Amino acid sequence: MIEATLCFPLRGHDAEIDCEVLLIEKRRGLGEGWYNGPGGKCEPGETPRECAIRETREEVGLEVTDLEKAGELTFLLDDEGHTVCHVYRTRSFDGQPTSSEEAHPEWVSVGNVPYDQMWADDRLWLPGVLEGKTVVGEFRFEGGEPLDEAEFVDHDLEWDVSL
Ligand SMILES: Nc1[nH]c(=O)nc2c1ncn2[C@H]1C[C@H](O)[C@@H](COP(=O)(O)OP(=O)(O)OP(=O)(O)O)O1
Repeated sequence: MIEATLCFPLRGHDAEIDCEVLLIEKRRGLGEGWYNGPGGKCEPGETPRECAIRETREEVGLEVTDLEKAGELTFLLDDEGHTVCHVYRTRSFDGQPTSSEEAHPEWVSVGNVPYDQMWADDRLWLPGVLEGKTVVGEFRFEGGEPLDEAEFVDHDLEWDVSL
C-alpha cells in the first residue's frame, strides 16, 4: 500500500469566519487540477511526519513545525488497499507560500473550501479536520487505476479517535 501524507497549515483565529487554510492547486500527479493540502508519497526510511514537512517545503516553500496528527485515511481501489494517507494540521510555519512546478498555493477561508474541485471524499472528513477533530476513515473506490479517475462508492468514518 502506498503511504502518503497531507498537511493543512492554518492561520487566523479559531472562528470559522477568519480562519484560513493553505490549499494547493495540484499541477501534476494524482489529483492534478484539483485542490488539496500540500503532501505526497513517503520516501523509503522517512516517517509520515517527515514526509509531510518535506512535501510542504518542496511544493510551496513553507517550513512547517509542530504538526498535529488529525487523520488516518485508507483508500481502497476495487477492494484492495491502495493508499494510506496521514493527515496533519499545524498553526506553526515559517516563510511565504510560493508556487512550484507541482503546486500553486492559495489561502482559503475555512468556510469557503472548494469541495466541488477536490477529491470526492474530502467534503466528508476535511471540515471536521479543519475544526480540530481527529478522524479515521476508509474510502472505497471502484473502476481501476488511476485512483483519481475511479468512482468513489462508499466510506466509514470514526471521529475523535486518538492517533
Ligand atoms: N482520495 C484522496 N483524497 C485526498 O484528499 N487526497 C488523496 C486521495 N488519494 C490520494 N491523495 C493524496 C495524498 C497525497 O498527498 C497525494 C499523492 O499524490 P502523488 O502520487 O501525486 O504524490 P506525490 O505528490 O508525492 O507525487 P510524486 O512527487 O510523483 O511522488 O494524493
